[in-house]
Amino acid sequence: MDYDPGSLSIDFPNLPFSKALHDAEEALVYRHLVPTCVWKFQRWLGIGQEKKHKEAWKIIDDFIYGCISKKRDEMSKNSQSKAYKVGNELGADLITLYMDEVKDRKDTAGAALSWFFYLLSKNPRVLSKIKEELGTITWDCHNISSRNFEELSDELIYLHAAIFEALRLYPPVTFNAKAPAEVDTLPSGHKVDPKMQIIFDMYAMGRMKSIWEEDCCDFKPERWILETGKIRHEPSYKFLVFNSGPRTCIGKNMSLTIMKAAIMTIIGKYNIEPVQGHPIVPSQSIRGYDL
Ligand code: HEM
Repeated sequence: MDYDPGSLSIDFPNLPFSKALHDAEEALVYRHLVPTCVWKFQRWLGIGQEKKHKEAWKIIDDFIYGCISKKRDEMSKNSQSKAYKVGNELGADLITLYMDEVKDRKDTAGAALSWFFYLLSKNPRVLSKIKEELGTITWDCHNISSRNFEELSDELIYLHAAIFEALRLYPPVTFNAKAPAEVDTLPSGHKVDPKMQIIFDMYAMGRMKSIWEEDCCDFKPERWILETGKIRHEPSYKFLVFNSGPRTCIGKNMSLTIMKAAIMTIIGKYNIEPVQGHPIVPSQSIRGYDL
């Protein structure tokens, strides 16, 4: 948003916008859990989760409108509005991209990174293997533009495998729903029709022995590496984290590049430890994390 709310300050300030995002997501998940008439009735009465949703929505709108006005002012002051085009230093923020009508970017890579570092803190063996791999390539963690991260992908097999493994256990999009275009029969024999919503749960699928073998709950990047040392390609309908078919995530490669750049930079400079005693549990949210 080209705006720093200071959420990483040492005293973890209470940010209304951040809380509102969380509340709105919780209310949206709730709509999937109860019959439609229940949440619609709650909305009509202005009670329960729907009340929370309405209040949160207002806070989010006010915040975003503030950011848009600020950005519009900056843009109009800048006589060369072309300077705000995507990729330009001045316009390299999400709000400009949205205002440029490039939509559908999400906070997914951030959620994935949070869980990735959490898993590393619990699995020092994996952390040291990543560090070992990083030691085999030439790059400068104080100057991330020193290497082309896309090119680096072929050299960083273990890091790539560790990211996929974290995404398997903690998918940023935890569940999804689709409706058939017409009456059909699934391979399982279930009859489906366009009025139905078929919900598939990537979080659960990542932890199913029938899909990922007995050790499915272990964080084991090795499962993604073939004996030849290359990455094992799993079918997208098995690893649904980026969806499958024509609506597959178009940001998949970009997000992997972003994550690699962030991980390499952070690991190169810092030791990450979880705060002792801090409860870390997934929450019912669209982003699927609550650290
Ligand atoms: C770890 C990071 C990410 C994950 C797990 C992820 C996951 C997904 C999933 C599951 C969908 C399908 C949604 C649906 O159809 O129901 C999707 C769609 C999409 N993603 Fe991502 N995404 C990630 C990062 C990104 C990034 C960084 C971008 C933008 C640069 C992006 C852009 C999009 C777009 C535009 C679509 C819509 C594609 C379409 O419907 O044709 N994603 N993503």
